[in-house]
Amino acid sequence: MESSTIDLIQVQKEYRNGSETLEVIREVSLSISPGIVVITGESGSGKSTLLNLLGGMDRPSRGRVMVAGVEVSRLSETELGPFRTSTVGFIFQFHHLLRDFTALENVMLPCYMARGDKRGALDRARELLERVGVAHRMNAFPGQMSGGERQRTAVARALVNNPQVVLADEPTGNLDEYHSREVEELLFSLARDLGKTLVLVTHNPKLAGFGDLHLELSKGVIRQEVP
Ligand SMILES: Nc1ncnc2c1ncn2[C@@H]1O[C@H](COP(=O)(O)OP(=O)(O)OP(=O)(O)O)[C@@H](O)[C@H]1O
Repeated sequence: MESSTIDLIQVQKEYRNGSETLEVIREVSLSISPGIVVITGESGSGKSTLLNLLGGMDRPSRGRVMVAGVEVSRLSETELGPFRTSTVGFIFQFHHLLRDFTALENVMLPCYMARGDKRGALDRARELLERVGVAHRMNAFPGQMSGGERQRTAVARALVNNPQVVLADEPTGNLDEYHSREVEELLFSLARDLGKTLVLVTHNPKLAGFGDLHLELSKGVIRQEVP
């Protein structure tokens, strides 16, 4: 059996607001094998919270979060930097591209910052922009690109440091249906071809059937299903 890439061990997450406590994730333990994981659940069910725990953007109230052999929940702020740059890649609903940099610069920068090799970073960025179908727009600034092109560029940026795990939080939430399908297909095929573990949060219930594992969040509980 393949070993897991993600392990949650008795993870709980609660938010305190004055005297009130909101329990977003109740004690959860699960092991996720390499592959595609689709997370669904109603608004406010904790999907982003779960993704933030995996990406080290938030810490559990209790329990341990392991991603690609790293205990994320124990990393110091200094250790979290390299983890977020190299072990995981992020794609958000809004592209978060730097508006004063071209598509090529946006994709090459995280690689250049991690490795210091400008030529290598440019080559890698060009190759990925080609792969996501935006090579013809590589010298455009985000403001000059369509929503779909910007999200494709964000996909290339998430992959530039060759992370083992890609975390995508409603990456098509800002696109029309046609471009949503295009970006979803791209993400799924890239994850499969490059052997990445993709954790995708979506409001599109149809996607649940296309992954290797479906996690449905409801009232702090995570239901697992193999499609
Ligand atoms: N920093 C915070 N402080 C207090 N409560 C928070 C915080 N972050 C999230 N919450 C609450 O935790 C719950 C889960 O939020 P989360 O964003 O994870 O849900 P979601 O399933 O991603 O929702 P959506 O689909 O609307 O994006 C919500 O009730 C939210 O208001």
